[in-house]
Amino acid sequence: MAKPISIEVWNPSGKYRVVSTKSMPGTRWIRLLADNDCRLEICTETKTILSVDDILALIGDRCDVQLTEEWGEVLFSALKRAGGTAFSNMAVGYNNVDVEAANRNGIAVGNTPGVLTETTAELAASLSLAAARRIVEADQFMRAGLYDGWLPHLFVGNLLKGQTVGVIGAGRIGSAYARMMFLKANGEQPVTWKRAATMEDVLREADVISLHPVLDKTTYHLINPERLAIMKKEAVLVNASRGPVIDEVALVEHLKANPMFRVGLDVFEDEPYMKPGLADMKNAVVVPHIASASKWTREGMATLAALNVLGKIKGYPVWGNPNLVEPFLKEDATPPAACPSIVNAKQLGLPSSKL
Ligand SMILES: O=C(O)C(=O)CO
Repeated sequence: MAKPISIEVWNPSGKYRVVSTKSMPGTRWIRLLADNDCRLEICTETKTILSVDDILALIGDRCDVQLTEEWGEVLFSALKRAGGTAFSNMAVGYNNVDVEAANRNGIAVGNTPGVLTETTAELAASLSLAAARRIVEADQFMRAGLYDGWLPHLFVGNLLKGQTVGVIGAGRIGSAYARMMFLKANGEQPVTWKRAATMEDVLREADVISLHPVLDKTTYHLINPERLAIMKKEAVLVNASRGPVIDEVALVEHLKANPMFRVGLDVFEDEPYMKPGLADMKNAVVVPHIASASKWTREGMATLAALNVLGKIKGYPVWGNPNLVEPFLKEDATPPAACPSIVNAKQLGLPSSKL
């Protein structure tokens, strides 16, 4: 028997039991659930990652929906036994979810696209600039009291103007990143772009490369020793997608062998850990998976996750275009009567909204 987990309860007499395995930003998502007859239980445990047993304890024996964490057959079948019908990730990526297992158990799986595109692209652009211009190294140098005057060689980095930017995975976020990096001043030559024939062409030609693919079997270790070897020795590689897209052990070796090669990483192969040696590399800028961390985006993600599960409880159809989620995010308006984004809607035969 799993041990009890500490929770905070909103609207205790609500008819539907909704469990959130994390506290999420903002209060609108709480209001929306509480005002719609949901009893909301938010896990208040201080540990960041809950175990399967912790989540089983949270589900209990009667639960209508669930909102976050790593999910497979054990949890989806437990949710089903408790009468649950929906789960929502508070993320656009759902590589942590076994959707086949959800399908087998008839559980709708929500995600939160549309609200984090620009925010994530901005972080990828920030990492590109920070890595190219050695911002973190220079900051550490200042704080260590080592600056004793301007020097011609001090923290010389890469000039990005006029260089080639490569985007691998030009979906929503990759395209937004490209737009940001291609900004140019009035009156300058137009920026040109092309679709490369192969990924190897991008890796060979680009000075800055940003990775934006989804993680699946085909993109696991997409950046491996062979591909690192064909990149320019002074290239900047950025990853704000998923850690296992890069073979991180190989990356550490490559960083050691090529001090002018730089990386900006928001995600790691064994998150929350870094592979041995990475933390010591001065040519790596590392941040803790914060690409979507702007207030507007994180509150919007919480709202979309809550509305995914609320919509399923209410029997609403699934929103027609999960990229156009603004109507759900208007602070003082009633959101549309739809689930913003259910990734397995088709497999479960859920109706689509005509709105
Ligand atoms: O939404 C996602 O997929 C995330 O990684 C959260 O930033």
